[in-house]
Amino acid sequence: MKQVHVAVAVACVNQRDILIAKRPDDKHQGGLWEFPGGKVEANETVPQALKRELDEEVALPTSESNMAPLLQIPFEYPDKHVLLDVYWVEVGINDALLAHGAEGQKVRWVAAEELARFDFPAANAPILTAIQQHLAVTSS
Ligand SMILES: Nc1nc2c([nH]c(=O)n2[C@H]2C[C@H](O)[C@@H](COP(=O)(O)OP(=O)(O)OP(=O)(O)O)O2)c(=O)[nH]1
Ligand SMILES: [Mg+2]
Repeated sequence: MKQVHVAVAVACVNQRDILIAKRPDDKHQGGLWEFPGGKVEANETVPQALKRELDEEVALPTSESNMAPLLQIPFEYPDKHVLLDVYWVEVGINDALLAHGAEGQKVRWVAAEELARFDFPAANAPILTAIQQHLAVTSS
């Protein structure tokens, strides 16, 4: 099965709150919460894909200079193989206020330590750990 390259954003404001969105019921892994992002298109870098997806999906303005690679997760769902290319995205408070579900989906800013209360796709487990580690390192 072909592997789909997916750009995923851990968009963080105030060293604390992380943006999550609800996947539409009719999509792959539908009904679960996700970190915003989507497929990397041909001729696109991951930061370029993130900037585009964050604008299209959640109306969040971002700059590539505020993005840094966090981790990569290859994962094989029975029906789809993905490579999640996860980036940390620093967001300013004024930009954060603009975020909303531009495709009609629910979005929420959630304190990092509350993320475990939400249901994410199985591939996402290492992302939650990486977020806690990143915040522990950058706040010390
Ligand atoms: N964006 C995102 N995708 C995730 C996460 N976890 C996870 O397994 N995925 C999977 C689900 C999908 O199979 C794939 C992302 O595809 P997508 O449907 O968001 O792609 P897209 O935004 O380009 O949308 P479309 O072209 O399918 O309409 O990655 C996550 O946290 N965020
Ligand atoms: Mg998407």
